[in-house]
Amino acid sequence: MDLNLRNITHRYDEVEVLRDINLDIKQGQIVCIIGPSGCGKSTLLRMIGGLERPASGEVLQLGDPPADCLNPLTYIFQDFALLPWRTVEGNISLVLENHPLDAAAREEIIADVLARTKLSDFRKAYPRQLSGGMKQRVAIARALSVRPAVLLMDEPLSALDSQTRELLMDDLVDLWEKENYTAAYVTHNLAEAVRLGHKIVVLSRRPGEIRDIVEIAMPLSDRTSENLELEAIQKRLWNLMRDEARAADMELVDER
Ligand SMILES: Nc1ncnc2c1ncn2[C@@H]1O[C@H](COP(=O)(O)OP(=O)(O)OP(=O)(O)O)[C@@H](O)[C@H]1O
Repeated sequence: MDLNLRNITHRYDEVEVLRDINLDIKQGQIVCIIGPSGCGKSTLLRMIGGLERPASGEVLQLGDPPADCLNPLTYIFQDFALLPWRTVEGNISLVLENHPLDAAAREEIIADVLARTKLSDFRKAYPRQLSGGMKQRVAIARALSVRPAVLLMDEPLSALDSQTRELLMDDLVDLWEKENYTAAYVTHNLAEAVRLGHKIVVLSRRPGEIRDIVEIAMPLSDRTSENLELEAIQKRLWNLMRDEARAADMELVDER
């Protein structure tokens, strides 16, 4: 299933947040959305996920989600959003409870996503027993369990230290190599964007408008650290963003 965003514009009262966003998210692509603080990245993701309706414009779903899909548009949050009193498998089974699945089907899905995220040995663990990186892997497993058409990821690695972030990026690349999942991925981190994005959407400061869309043809598995081509793209992205990021930063200071 592809997504097609057409002329998305949004405001909260007097504040215009997004202006005339046109964007395709093609099946099998990771589309990263970057831009200065407060430019409307998370708002755009909420529009894509149908959690909020834009003041004008629309998000079209083109084609069908996977046949066995339980939730076409599925979120992964920065703070993992795990229930502390439930085990790893309990957190995953939670999102399956409202679907007409018998116990065997549920067990099959849980075992499958645990294996795909290398968590099979941790199914009885509680969140408090897990590192930040492992918690986010549980959140990824939970998202995969509903067989989404598109994963909506809002700064999924930003609560993690830099080493864990590297490991999780490797995991996301491995998973993409195996499954070609589709994702809209909001991040502040340009290194993450060039590592994971097939397409990088650069928003201006608020109201967020598309300043540029950078496509990277290099296969994800070739995107090793210290890659000169990626460093050049990262520099180009920063040059596009630098002045706006500074202006947005000053704006936040003014508002205090
Ligand atoms: N529900 C809301 N009601 C009113 N204003 C809102 C609401 N949600 C977001 N905003 C405002 O809309 C603007 C865009 O917010 P949003 O969180 O989408 O930006 P962002 O680019 O994701 O920010 P950051 O990079 O800091 O996470 C901000 O000025 C924010 O204060």
